Amino acid sequence: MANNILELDSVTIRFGGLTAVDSVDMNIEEGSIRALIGPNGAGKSTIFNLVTCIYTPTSGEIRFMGQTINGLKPHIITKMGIARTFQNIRLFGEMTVLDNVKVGQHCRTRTGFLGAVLRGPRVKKEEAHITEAAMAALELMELSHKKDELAKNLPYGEQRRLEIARALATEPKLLLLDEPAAGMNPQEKQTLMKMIRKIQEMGLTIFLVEHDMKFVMSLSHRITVLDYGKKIAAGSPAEIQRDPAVIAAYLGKDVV
Ligand SMILES: Nc1ncnc2c1ncn2[C@@H]1O[C@H](COP(=O)(O)OP(=O)(O)OP(=O)(O)O)[C@@H](O)[C@H]1O
Repeated sequence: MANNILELDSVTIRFGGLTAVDSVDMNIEEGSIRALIGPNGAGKSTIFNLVTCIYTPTSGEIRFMGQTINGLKPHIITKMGIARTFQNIRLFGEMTVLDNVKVGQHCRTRTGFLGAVLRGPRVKKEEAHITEAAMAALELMELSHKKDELAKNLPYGEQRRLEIARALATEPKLLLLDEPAAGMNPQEKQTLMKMIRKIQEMGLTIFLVEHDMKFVMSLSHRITVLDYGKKIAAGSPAEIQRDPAVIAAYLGKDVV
């Protein structure tokens, strides 16, 4: 039987009177690409915030590699192997591409502040590993030749890839991508799709929220659909495209 890397059991979160996520069950198979789709306000980002422990569920359970993660701190989640990118670009424009990736790796350093000041052999070893992991992540996203450029000088598509590189450098097992293709032109989307496939083939599990249906349908193994916080469908891209509940939720807009 396939291993589930992430399991949501009847997960609910309420904000005052609003149930943003309502009794959602979801199992994500290790090594797969899963998309989460649904109309605006359906609860997609809230699920990402629940999985990365920015929010704690009102009820229900979230398990990562069999371990309950409800209520843990976000930096612990990163250490356990979950990384994410955000809807809007969060780069340090005045820093180099390489440094932008390295700042994401603080969670991995074991020597504390004093260690960093004293710069003992352990710190030097850790620094070498950080640079190595950052360069490997840049390589994967085909940005290593730009490591010394300022992040703000990269074209938009490359800035988005840089954010993925930063997440990858934390050496995750599960990578959450929040609207990775937003604002990209068709060529940039093609390149991104190729890279996401490459990352998945290396063994990572990908969980993505995306509005571009063509992108979702050609990339995902399975798709979960939310509407008003509730899961209304789950299945392969072909199943989702012909699901009446999904078509109704999108009010006749093409789900293709
Ligand atoms: N911290 C919060 N406090 C109050 N309401 C919230 C909070 N976070 C999310 N919500 C509400 O929960 C609902 C789901 O929002 P969410 O951002 O998860 O939707 P989404 O599916 O990601 O939408 P979009 O596609 O527009 O990004 C919305 O009604 C939103 O206003």
